[in-house]
Amino acid sequence: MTVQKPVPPQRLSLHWGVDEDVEEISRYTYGGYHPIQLGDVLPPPADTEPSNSRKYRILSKLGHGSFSTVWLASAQHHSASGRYFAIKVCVANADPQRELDVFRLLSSDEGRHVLRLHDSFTIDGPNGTHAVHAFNVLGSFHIVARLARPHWNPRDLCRQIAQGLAFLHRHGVVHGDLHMGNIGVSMPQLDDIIEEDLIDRFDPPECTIVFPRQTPARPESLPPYLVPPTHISELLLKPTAELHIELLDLGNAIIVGSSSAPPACTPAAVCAPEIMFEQVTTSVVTQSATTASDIWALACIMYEIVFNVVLFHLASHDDYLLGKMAAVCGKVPPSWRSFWDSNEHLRKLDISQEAADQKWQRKIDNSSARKGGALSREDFVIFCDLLQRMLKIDPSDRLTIEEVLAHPWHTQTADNSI
Ligand SMILES: Nc1ncnc2c1ncn2[C@@H]1O[C@H](COP(=O)(O)OP(=O)(O)OP(=O)(O)O)[C@@H](O)[C@H]1O
Repeated sequence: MTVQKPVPPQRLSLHWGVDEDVEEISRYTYGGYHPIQLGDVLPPPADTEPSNSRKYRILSKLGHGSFSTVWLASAQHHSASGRYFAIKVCVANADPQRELDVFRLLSSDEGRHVLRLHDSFTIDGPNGTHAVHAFNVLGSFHIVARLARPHWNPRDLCRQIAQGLAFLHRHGVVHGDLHMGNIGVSMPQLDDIIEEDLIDRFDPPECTIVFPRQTPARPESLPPYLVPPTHISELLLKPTAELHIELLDLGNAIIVGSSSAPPACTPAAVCAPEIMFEQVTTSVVTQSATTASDIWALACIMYEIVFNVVLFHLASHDDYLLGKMAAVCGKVPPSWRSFWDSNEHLRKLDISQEAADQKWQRKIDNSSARKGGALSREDFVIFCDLLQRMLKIDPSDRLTIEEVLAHPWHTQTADNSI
């Protein structure tokens, strides 16, 4: 989501401390989050047009982002009990149109690996008018990674994520915020559970009571309590089950060629070097994410899935990370040269294709020496060949997503399901 104008933070602190997993209370202000309580029905009856009978009852919290809170809700208007949606309630000063425009471009496709938008409407509240989107509910890939890693097929997971990205790029959409947190796992089994049974499976949430130390200027802006997320994937996904991956959070997605594309905001650990360089050298980012920056992020994610470690550790937007990127790619781009030579840390680094190749070779040797892994030495050789073609410091040299999918890593029959 894009913020149209900054929200002046309402300085508030609460008695009894706040759970780290919940949203910032000061964002419940005019233009910010909409206060929601468990059991609320959206849209509220007063906002519902007579012709429209949709009703989503909020059952638990799924998460929050900078621009929304996301809730598990049951659709009361469906004839069968147990039809669930992830209800994303956007901050009031977000621009909902871009995300909707993106979803409009994505034609339906049964086997697709991208989240689906099922419904969309607006609600009015004390903090303004909020766009509300109803998506299919996804489990967290992070949590599934913890539970299911010993059982999964890394090649298949990489392929599904790449197919999700290919679907977007084919429709002229750049994801723009691809990272592990924006990868979800389908949960078709959810709809087989009736509402009462589902709620019985959750522990009662340990909500933070909203009792401000100061009298708030607009008490009606605040919810009575903050709800921590319920990790439904932990409850419902069987570690041994086959995983169907879907990419989520198209709030930062960009339609290729759009004149109103916002600046890129990818987290440092998966941020492409051209964007990182601008951030480090000017402290701002003006350029937008591109299909090539999505490919860089995809390579970082695939690396983490296959090797079970992140490619760029403790990554933050700094010159140190630029050095690591150049080392992985074996090249300093000419446009970085004057900055590079004037930087004491960077100019001492040994950057060459030979040094980079040696590092990749060591990675292959160490990984294939580990006993009991799912992949053979040959698999690692092929995988690292693919990564090296995706992790090019010059964005125009990176493989396209169709080339990624056509690489032997993806086209070889996966006989390594474990
Ligand atoms: N379809 C879904 N199913 C389950 N949980 C979801 C779903 N969509 C979002 N979530 C949860 O809500 C969180 C916030 O969602 P999302 O990232 O879309 O919000 P955002 O406000 O656009 O955030 P960001 O700050 O990343 O731009 C996610 O990290 C995830 O935990």
